[in-house]
Amino acid sequence: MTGIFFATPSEKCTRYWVLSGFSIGTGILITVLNGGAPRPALLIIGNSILILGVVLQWSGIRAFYKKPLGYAGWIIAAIFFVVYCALLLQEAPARHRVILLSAVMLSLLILYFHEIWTSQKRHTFASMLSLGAVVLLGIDYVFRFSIMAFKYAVSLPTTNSLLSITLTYLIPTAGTMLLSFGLLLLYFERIVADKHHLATHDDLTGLFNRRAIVAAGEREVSVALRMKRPLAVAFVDIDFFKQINDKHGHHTGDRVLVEVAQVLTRTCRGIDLAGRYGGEEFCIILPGMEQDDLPVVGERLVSAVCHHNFPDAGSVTISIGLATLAADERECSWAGLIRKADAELYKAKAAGRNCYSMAAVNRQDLAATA
Ligand SMILES: Nc1nc2c(ncn2[C@@H]2O[C@H](COP(=O)(O)OP(=O)(O)OP(=O)(O)O)[C@@H](O)[C@H]2O)c(=O)[nH]1
Repeated sequence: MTGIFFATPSEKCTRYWVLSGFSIGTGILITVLNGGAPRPALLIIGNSILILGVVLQWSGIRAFYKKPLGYAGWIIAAIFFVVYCALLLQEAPARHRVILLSAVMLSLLILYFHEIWTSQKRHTFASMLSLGAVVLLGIDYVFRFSIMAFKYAVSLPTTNSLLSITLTYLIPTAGTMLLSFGLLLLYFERIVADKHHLATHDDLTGLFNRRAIVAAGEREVSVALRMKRPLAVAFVDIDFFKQINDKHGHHTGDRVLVEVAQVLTRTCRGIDLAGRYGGEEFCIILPGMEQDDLPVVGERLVSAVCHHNFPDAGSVTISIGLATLAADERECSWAGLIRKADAELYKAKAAGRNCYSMAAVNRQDLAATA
């Protein structure tokens, strides 16, 4: 897993995971090489590096979900280190050390579980696989903890009983492999989601890009026709945007675009779809919007931008062209609808800007442009 994550080291989580793999491997190596008559110093170092590796993996999971570094894992690791040293200094039996290790691992696995469970908006196969693996490992450590606490030596790593081999080697190996596989799938899921977002969203404003808003518009028109539902579209253009660029520079122009996009999104309803159509043009699809409600929407959008305070550019206004598809329309196309809205936008510009203009959709016009 470490090797694959290392292949894409640009994200913070991959660095944690690489370090985690390295630490867990080193910790296990030191512990194994320390062998039958272990030296306390090497035991402390080996087990502490192992726990450090598990904490780093947890930090990797946090970084994966873009959360700041949490301290819980490091506190658990520090407690482990201190208690483990104390146990060795007291020459406590191996049983106590295994109990401590199991308790610490269980606490860390609970942190893993909490992170994966609360960070996923929607659970996918990958997240369920990771959670399943964490639960499997958790159950294993509960068993080890309980058996060691009540029945001496049954599940020591050195014991050859079937139970010991299962609890100490088989379940942890299977659980770790499943967890690695689950995290890897989660990672790929996110790469695909990021790529999809890049392909469908405008870099600057974060709204849908032209291709995506056209695709969404075509789909919404088909749904509206099939379900006999009304639909409206708002074609928005920032007034005298060239002057804003010329007077304040392109950087300020870009900021104005971002802020206008935010104001439009805030002013629309949750089901409306907003996209950047071109340079300083935006398009908003308004599903279910009746012709009679359009003036309210037009007025609200114009006034929201007009009253917004743009720190660097002063006052900014927009003009809007609105067009509707009535609920009883039979034939219509997105191209026809947007053409109508565009024509209305020119009327709004001609009427002095900072206003909206609207038209009912004429069925013949639309059929002709389909
Ligand atoms: N800063 C910035 N400017 C852009 C971007 N895309 C297009 N523009 C500029 O937007 C300006 C559009 O100007 P015009 O089409 O003349 O329109 P306008 O000045 O808004 O005039 P009206 O639409 O008639 O009110 C041009 O100067 C483009 O260079 C962008 O992504 N960032």
